[in-house]
Amino acid sequence: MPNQSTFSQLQILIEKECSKASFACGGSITIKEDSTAKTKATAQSSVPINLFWASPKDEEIHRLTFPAQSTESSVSQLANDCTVASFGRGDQDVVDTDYRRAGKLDTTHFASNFHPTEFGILENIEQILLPAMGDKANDESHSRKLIADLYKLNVYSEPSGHFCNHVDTPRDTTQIGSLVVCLPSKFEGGNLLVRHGGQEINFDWSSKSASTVQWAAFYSDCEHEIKTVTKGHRITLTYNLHLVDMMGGAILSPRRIVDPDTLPPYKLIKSMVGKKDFMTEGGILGFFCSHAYAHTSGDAARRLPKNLKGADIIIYSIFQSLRYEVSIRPVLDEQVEFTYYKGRLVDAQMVSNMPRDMSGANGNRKRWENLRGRKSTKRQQRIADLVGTELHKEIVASASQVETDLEELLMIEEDWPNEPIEDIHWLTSAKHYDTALTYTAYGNEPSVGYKYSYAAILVTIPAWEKRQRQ
Ligand SMILES: O=C(O)CCC(=O)C(=O)O
Ligand SMILES: [Fe+2]
Repeated sequence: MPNQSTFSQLQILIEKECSKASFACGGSITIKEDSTAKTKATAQSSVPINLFWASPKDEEIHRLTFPAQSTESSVSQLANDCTVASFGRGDQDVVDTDYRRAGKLDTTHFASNFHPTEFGILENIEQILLPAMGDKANDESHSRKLIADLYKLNVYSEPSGHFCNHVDTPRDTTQIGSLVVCLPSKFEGGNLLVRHGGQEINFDWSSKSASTVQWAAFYSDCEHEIKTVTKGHRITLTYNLHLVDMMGGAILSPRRIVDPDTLPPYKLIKSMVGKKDFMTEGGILGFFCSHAYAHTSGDAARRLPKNLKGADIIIYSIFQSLRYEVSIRPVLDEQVEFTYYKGRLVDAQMVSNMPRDMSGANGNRKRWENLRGRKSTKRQQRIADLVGTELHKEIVASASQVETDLEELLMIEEDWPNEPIEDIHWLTSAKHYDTALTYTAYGNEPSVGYKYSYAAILVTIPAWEKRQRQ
């Protein structure tokens, strides 16, 4: 058995915190130095970025190309051309360099060829941040999209550029968050700390600052601060993120550019699987998806996992980045108790209407124990989840007779490709079911029956011995 306390820690995190915890995310884009390349940009790389600005002093135009050397004269020119950045205090705009020491340019005075939409950044932010927003963003009858509205260019310079803890002032009711894009130029310090509901994410961009575009997005109600820049210049573009109504459906993006280690539960999960007493012998962790995906429709296998949202994409991508086997599978809403006798299946009982919600989980566990506890020296009783081998369209079947549980199980075996898996450690409750199988039976009494499934993320955790070597 896995260690119960780490287990319940994860259970609490996933169930209560995970979707709430998706308050921020970030990623990076490398610069392709080869300017002869035909394609302008890919999801993970960009051509060098040009920034043009008009000096507010004399309106003279300058250009800077990133990655930039922090010693370049154009970098100091840019820093010098900035005016002192103010910030909102109450309903006033104030300058107080103890609180914020930074330079800024307004959008009237600069332009660049960097556009966050080119790298799928907005789609990724939508996938991670919008689902946790509840109905405001998830009303299916509206197709809501994020747009990024360029707001300022900021320069935080050595030895004392910083911004103390604050919450951004939304400029209107459609603004839901902020996006910060850090242009490549070497600096030290300048960590961006983002806090929400007692959790904190530390975006430490210094080590890759010389060569990589790094970005972070967070909800408007997050407190955040920028630690002192001790060396170089930290040059950023900030955008206001607005949620707007769109005509037409959302376009699915196959691109994944979020770094899973910027996601809030990453640390806990990583340290948990790093412990010997957590699932020492290995096993399977199960997470019922917390959002609805119509997982038994014809295009489900094409849409998932890339279309996962909120807590689901967080769990999927974290375990995938830790290189464990992760899959999305349909799981029947009933478990099966098998009885083996002399190595043969002699009886099977559907354990119907199992309360799959976590409030009933302990009840489930008890029931399992009771079933197992019915000691029998000759007969072996086992309980398993019926897990579909893959996502596919709902199946319509007919069978000669489906009157007993065993007949029902044989029918499922025949028509709904699955493998029974014992001892899945379920960590979330089942919420959204779809029809998996419709069958007509021509027995004494012709009848029509239905079987339902839930989409679940299954993660194979190798035994400790093996995990150590990975
Ligand atoms: O540069 C950053 O990381 C954040 C900037 C910021 O908080 C702001 O401009 O309000
Ligand atoms: Fe801010």
